[in-house]
Amino acid sequence: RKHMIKFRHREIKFDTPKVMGILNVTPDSFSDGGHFSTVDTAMRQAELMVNAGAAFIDVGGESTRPGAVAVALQEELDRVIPIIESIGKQLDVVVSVDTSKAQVMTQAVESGAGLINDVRALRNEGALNAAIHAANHFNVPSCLMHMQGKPQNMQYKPHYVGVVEEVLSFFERRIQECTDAGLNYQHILIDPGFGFGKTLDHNYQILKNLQKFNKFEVPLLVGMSRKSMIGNLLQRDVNQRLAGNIATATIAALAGVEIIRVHDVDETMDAIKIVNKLQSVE
Ligand SMILES: Nc1nc2[nH]c(SCC(=O)O)nc2c(=O)[nH]1
Repeated sequence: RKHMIKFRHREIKFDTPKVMGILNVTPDSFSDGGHFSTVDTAMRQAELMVNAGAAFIDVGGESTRPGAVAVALQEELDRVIPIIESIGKQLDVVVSVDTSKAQVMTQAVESGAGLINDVRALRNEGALNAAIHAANHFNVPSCLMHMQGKPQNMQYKPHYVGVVEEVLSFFERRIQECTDAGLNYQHILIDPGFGFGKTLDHNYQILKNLQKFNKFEVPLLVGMSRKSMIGNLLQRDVNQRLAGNIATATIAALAGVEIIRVHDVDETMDAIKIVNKLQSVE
């Protein structure tokens, strides 16, 4: 397992799971959606998460929730670039850009992003080349996430013969394709993509078998916070899922996951401290 990986000029030691704070910059996440309030509000939220212990801040301008509509390139750039620049200038944290568009990756990295987080595993036109350029020129790694189908249809009828085996073999293939194209192994992270083309049981089968992803010897990133795998099971609204968020984050920490992507940074840090203590005693 990669215990040390460089994100641009920052070296992150994975001696303990790190927290990635989610910064939602889609317009419906702000009151007036105006530019000033967007960047200003986002910066305040980012600062809270960094102060609470987040080692990463994930900035995404395209909602990839089930049924989400596509966002135009310029719109996505307008949403994320000002915030990525602002965080890069003001906060000591690795800024991750959650995008599938090659041009957004390139501009985000030129604006200071230290990680490319692509829910489509660099399969869009030009994305793999953009990631290779970011890695070789700026030492910026990319996270490859598994998704079955597209946000518009992925939850219609997810079907696998064996979900864990199929996701594992997806990574076998995709990592090989990326390294063959020139992306170095030390610039790759992987993520099983909870909720992206999976039923409730598929998600828990993956959660139960997270250790199997260690075979790739690259850092593992997981995102379960506020998702339907928690909400549907507990019958809780999206803002009533804190207990479920913490339970799933704790399970991930116990499984040795390197990066846990969450909304509730402060509470997740407490859970990780408890797991760290547990793993430090005989
Ligand atoms: N790497 C990674 N990136 C993500 N971006 C989203 S957006 C949907 C939501 O947060 O509900 N989920 C994930 C995830 O699970 N992994």
